[in-house]
Amino acid sequence: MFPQGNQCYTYEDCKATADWLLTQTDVRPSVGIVCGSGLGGLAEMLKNQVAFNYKDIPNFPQSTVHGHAGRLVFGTLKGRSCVCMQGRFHLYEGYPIQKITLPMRIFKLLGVDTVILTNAAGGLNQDFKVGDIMIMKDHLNMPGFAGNNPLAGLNDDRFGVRFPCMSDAYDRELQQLAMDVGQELGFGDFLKEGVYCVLGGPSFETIAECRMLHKLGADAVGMSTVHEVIVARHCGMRVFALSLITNQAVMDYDSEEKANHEEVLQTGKQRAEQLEQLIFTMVARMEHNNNDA
Ligand SMILES: O=P(O)(O)O[C@@H]1C[C@H](O)[C@@H](CO)O1
Ligand SMILES: Nc1nc2[nH]cnc2c(=O)[nH]1
Repeated sequence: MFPQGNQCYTYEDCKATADWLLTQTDVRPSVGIVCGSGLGGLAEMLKNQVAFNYKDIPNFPQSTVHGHAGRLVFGTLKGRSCVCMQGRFHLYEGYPIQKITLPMRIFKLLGVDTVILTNAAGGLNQDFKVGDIMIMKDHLNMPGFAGNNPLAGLNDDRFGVRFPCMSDAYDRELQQLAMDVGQELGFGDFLKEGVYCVLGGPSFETIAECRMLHKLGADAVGMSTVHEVIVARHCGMRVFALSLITNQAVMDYDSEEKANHEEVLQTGKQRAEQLEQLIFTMVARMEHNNNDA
């Protein structure tokens, strides 16, 4: 029932995990949250928590990255039932792409209709500063260009259609809500919007790569989120995503800057409170989703 290795998970496998979780908690979440590197504090906002270590959940991969605790936390936020991944999975951890995106299908089967994803990213847009929060309006899927797409393989229509549209991947109403809430909270100076580009990692980019990605239209570069977005949209969940610009991508051969994970985690700590406030307020104001992809 719970296959190992790089086999795809069937609908029944995902259902078995979701059903197992539903027997362990009374929380019936409508919002699913994914915490990026160093942003796990988001999970601490939930009231009446019921938490599971990933190692105790059938089928779940394990977090192997510093800054990703590896806990699935259920609870309520402003009275709304939520489930929060305190730690996500990345291609560079060696997991097959279907495995790192498995939690999205489990979210769907738990009853989640809206997914909020966060990530740490390097800023390519020269107007961005470290500490800016970028609302994702679109993405560039580099692993996808090379054929590594989480939907490759047999399609199960119970999740979604064979060829899902991605031009509407990022919900426009939620982007507007984030802008409005951000302005009200006084975050206007550091709230931006832009295009996120995913690469496989774990090495950070060369100068030539950063220059190329910027020319291609990316405002920020990272190693996650896009695969989750594709699977979440495939199964009809509404998606909102934020990048915290944790470091400036190095674009200049004279620069002494060097990207490093410690700076990523440090910036996460410094901006965590505002990021949490933004999401907290958004969740409180969200309308329920009635949008099936
Ligand atoms: O999970 P996210 O995308 O926030 O993590 C980013 C990408 C790498 O895992 C790590 C690099 O510092 O942060
Ligand atoms: N690929 C990539 N991922 C990141 N995550 C946080 N910062 C960066 C970065 O500069 N590049």
